Amino acid sequence: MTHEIIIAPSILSSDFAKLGEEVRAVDTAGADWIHVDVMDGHFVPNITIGPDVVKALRPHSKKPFDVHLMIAPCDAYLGAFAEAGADMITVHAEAGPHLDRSLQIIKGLGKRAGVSLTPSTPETALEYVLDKLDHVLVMTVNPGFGGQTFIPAQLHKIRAIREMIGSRPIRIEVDGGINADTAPLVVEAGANTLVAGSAVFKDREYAGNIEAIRAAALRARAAA
Ligand SMILES: O=C(CO)[C@@H](O)[C@H](O)COP(=O)(O)O
Ligand SMILES: [Fe+2]
Repeated sequence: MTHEIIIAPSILSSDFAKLGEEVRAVDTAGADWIHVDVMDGHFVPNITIGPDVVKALRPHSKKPFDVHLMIAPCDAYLGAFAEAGADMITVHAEAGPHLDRSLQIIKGLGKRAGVSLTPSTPETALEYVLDKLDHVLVMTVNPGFGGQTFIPAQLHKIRAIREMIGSRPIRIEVDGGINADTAPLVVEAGANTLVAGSAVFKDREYAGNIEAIRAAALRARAAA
């Protein structure tokens, strides 16, 4: 179903000293998916977690694990993340060298496949792989860190992607600077899956924070 609004808290903004507890907390607080940011210090200027951590977190929630790979090259690691418990695996169009092959591998592993676009990459990068996509992840900040400011120019790209995918059951996910103020903007543009890190983990009110983003998104969708 592509109609519902999905909220995916990014555990990048959680307390890494108690990751299992944090995953359980956002699960209980109403997260639909758990967004896991994997960074290699090469494709992006930060290093986070690998498949062993995903595997260790897997027993802490039954919610889908949405694994966002900010690594290049990625193909050699797709099997390890699938085995560790990823449900969705997203690779970057810019990570190269063979996006179509990466998507074929993900689908071959029986996982839902997505492509992410950094802010400077046009939507045309998706044109010849649409048939292999379960979701597109539009970065609304430059990848690498949580807590950055939303880039409004990406709204145009979201609209273009909405137009491009037509009736295909491909979700449009947005990631970066999403909160109760920016959620309505991206939903109005056509997004239906919202990643939020700092806006969820900013204080201990995870349920209230998730609900605020969801309510703002649903209001925008109802008004659209
Ligand atoms: O992929 C990334 C960053 O590269 C994201 O998933 C961030 O973790 C989102 O954090 P906020 O911008 O919501 O604080
Ligand atoms: Fe992410």
